[in-house]
Amino acid sequence: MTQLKLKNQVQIDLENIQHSFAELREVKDLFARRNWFPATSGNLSVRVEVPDGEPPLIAVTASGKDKSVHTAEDFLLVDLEGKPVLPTRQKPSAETLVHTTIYQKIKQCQAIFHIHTVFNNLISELYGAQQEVTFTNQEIIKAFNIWDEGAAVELPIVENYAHIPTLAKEVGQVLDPRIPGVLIRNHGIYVWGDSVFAAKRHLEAFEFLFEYQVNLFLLKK
Ligand SMILES: CSC[C@@H](O)[C@@H](O)C(=O)COP(=O)(O)O
Ligand SMILES: [Zn+2]
Repeated sequence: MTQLKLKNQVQIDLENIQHSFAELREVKDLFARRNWFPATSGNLSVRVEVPDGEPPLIAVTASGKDKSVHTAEDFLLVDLEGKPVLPTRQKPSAETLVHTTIYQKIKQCQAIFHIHTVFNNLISELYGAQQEVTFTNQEIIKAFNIWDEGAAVELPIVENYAHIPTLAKEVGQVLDPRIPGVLIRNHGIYVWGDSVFAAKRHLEAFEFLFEYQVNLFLLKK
């Protein structure tokens, strides 16, 4: 089995890294087909399996790429401070600190996806001054593993900041382990899950709810 030595001397199985990059590539391709990465927006990350007791390792998309095309430099490895752990000329996502904040605060988090869509931006605009948007009476809420009759999902909304440490801090302050997402006003959504599959399911459920709510608003006008 081939091993790779990181800057901190920890040895990682190359296979684990390849597995994480393959997971990211699959999600990236799927979301690109859905037009979920307009104008280079969006970023993705997953936790890489590391030997017991070693520091966490994250595979993340490189910054500023056209996420609808493949290159050999689409992904890289960072530590929980968002620093590359191998010598590289790639730059991790500009929003890596948002990812690492979520991984630090939600221990079971295995994957984080961020996309900008017209519907997620419209929802944050529609709920103008509010710090959350609540969804109820929708079967799809079960996608969040909430099975109660009449369940409500309160999705936090934070303001957008160009200064990423501030944005990451704001996101970190509203994280709720029961609600796997945070909406950033007129920017996009961050979602996570305890697997790639769960994070994808959560994102699809949120985007369904956003589209429904915007259309309902228009119908009632
Ligand atoms: C169109 S730029 C959008 C970026 O500013 C940012 O919000 C984003 O989602 C992508 O940044 P990236 O550095 O490529 O991960
Ligand atoms: Zn963004």
